[in-house]
Amino acid sequence: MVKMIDLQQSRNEIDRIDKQIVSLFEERMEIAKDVAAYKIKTGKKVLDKERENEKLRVLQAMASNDFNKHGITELFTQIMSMSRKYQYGLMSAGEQELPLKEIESLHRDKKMKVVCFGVKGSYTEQAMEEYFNTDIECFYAPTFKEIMEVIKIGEADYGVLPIENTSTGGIADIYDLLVEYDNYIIGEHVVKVQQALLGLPEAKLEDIKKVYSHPQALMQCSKFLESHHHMSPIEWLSTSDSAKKVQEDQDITQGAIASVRAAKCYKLKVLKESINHENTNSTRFIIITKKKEFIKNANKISICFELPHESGSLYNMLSHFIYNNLNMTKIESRPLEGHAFEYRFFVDFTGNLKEPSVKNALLGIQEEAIGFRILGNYHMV
Ligand SMILES: C=C(O[C@@H]1C=C(C(=O)O)C=C[C@H]1O)C(=O)O
Repeated sequence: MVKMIDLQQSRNEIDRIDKQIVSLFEERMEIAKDVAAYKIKTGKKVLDKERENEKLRVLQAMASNDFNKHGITELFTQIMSMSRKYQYGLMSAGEQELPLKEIESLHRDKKMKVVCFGVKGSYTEQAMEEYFNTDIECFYAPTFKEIMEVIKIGEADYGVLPIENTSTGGIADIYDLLVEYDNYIIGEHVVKVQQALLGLPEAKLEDIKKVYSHPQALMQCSKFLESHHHMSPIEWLSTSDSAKKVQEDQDITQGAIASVRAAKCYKLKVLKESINHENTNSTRFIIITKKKEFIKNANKISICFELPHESGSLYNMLSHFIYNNLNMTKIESRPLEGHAFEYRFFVDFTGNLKEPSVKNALLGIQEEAIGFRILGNYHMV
């Protein structure tokens, strides 16, 4: 018969062992402090992957069975990760220069020059007007890349671009351009997208045979179009450009799906308002600048990084947010050029570059990821 061991007795034993583990953990961390001091002095990196791999190999070999070998690997991976985080904490505690400069507010000393994506009457134009809400000098550029270029060469102080839609998700090209150009996000703004059917002033709903719009807008209004059989949808460059086309062609059978703002801009009649079936449809826009700056009290940070193609690397990177109690609000990935099935990650999280927890997390990610970049620190909408 198996001898029954008293539960309390086993728990007492576990308590005794755990006490030793805690004491050994603390002793180990004290030594990590010395290691950090050495690294600060010599400029050596915190992460030493070779040393960690060697340690895992040796420790694993000490364990007597497969279950324990696996457990020891997991346990020491975590212990060494803690030891690194402790070292980052010690390193970031000192006074060091912030990656972006803090400013009180947007530079309003002179008339701001702003470049806006698309043509007049667009949702981007609406985002620009609502965000700046002041006297600005603006002009338009037809592609995302041109906006980036204009900012890069300093022809405008700020640029406005769409980055994400609630129905269709992130705009991939923008993420790639944020990496290609050394521009920074200084603000964001959300516009509720309400589509309307527009026609020439003398047109009636029954006259419309062809409906021009951006493919996304046609999709957002597909139920309306399905219930109006006499209308054929035709894909066009953008919603505002469709309105422009209807105005230019002067053909009573042509309609455009665009905003009421575009109707005013191109002197068209609103034949029907709110024809998109998803009522919460909104687009998020970013305001970019060449200056490495962030506005005081900014509370959202965007970063990007690449990861080594190995098990647990994303988990390891995200552990810096968890450890520092930072709230991650978004993650996107984009394929890495020339590296099949490897990715660059874009992460948004709440925080300000001056906060110790943010400094700590960013130091860790910067050291442990490849191609780390801060894309901006700005006010969350
Ligand atoms: C403590 C060190 O820093 C890091 C943490 C390690 C650990 O806790 O054992 C090992 C290597 C480094 O990635 C060190 O370099 O020895």
